[in-house]
Amino acid sequence: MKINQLEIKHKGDTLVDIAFEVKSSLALVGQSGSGKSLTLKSLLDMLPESMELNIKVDSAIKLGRNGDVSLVVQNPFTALSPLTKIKKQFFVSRERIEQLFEELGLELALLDRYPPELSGGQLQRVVIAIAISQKPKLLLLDEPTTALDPQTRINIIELLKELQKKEGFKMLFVTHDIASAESLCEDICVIKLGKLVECGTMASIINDPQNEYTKTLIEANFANRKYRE
Ligand SMILES: Nc1ncnc2c1ncn2[C@@H]1O[C@H](COP(=O)(O)OP(=O)(O)OP(=O)(O)O)[C@@H](O)[C@H]1O
Repeated sequence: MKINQLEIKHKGDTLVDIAFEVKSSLALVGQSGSGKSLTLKSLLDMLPESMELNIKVDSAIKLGRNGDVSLVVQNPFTALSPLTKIKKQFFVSRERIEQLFEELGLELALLDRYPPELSGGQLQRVVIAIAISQKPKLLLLDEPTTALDPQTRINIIELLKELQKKEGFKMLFVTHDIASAESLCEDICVIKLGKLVECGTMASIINDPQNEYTKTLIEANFANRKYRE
């Protein structure tokens, strides 16, 4: 899926002006306020009415709310309706739910529970199951592991890679965390203040960043990881 132009304006200011291609999995990495969430919202047709979108897409994937795109949000604790049993939050056949629960390593008994009765890792797997239940061609991931503990974060990333092989969707993963991006995605674009500073394969950018901002992001992320260890 190729986005030849994606420009978001608000009251005369250009908040985002980028172009990118999602071949198999692309990480869009940048600090807070760089335009990652707005980019995802624009692909789902969920921008605030006050914003203007100019988008040129070269793709068979249909974007928008009723398209072939699905979103996994940052916080699984608030993503689901707390007073509705898990099984009632799906809109696909029982057979498809059972297939997904098997693929995601979830026990079927969880279907009869309410969201507050699940752990963070279980909840995020349910949120992913719901997001891919209708077989999207593109899965948008908005920092899906930020609210989770480090081990659960690693498990979810590994699971997403397995699911991509089985279900065949493309992934666009937005994050400020280069380490997570590196584990999940083949390609990366670095975004700063709504503009791309560099794009390439993950290995080429991590091993040989050309831009000073990318170098700072990499150093900050990996120094932070060493510190945590
Ligand atoms: N509803 C809005 N009205 C006006 N400006 C907005 C609105 N939403 C976002 N912005 C601005 O657009 C820019 C990009 O915001 P965005 O939420 O996409 O950043 P982000 O990279 O996702 O940050 P974070 O990692 O903190 O979620 C910021 O300058 C932000 O202040």
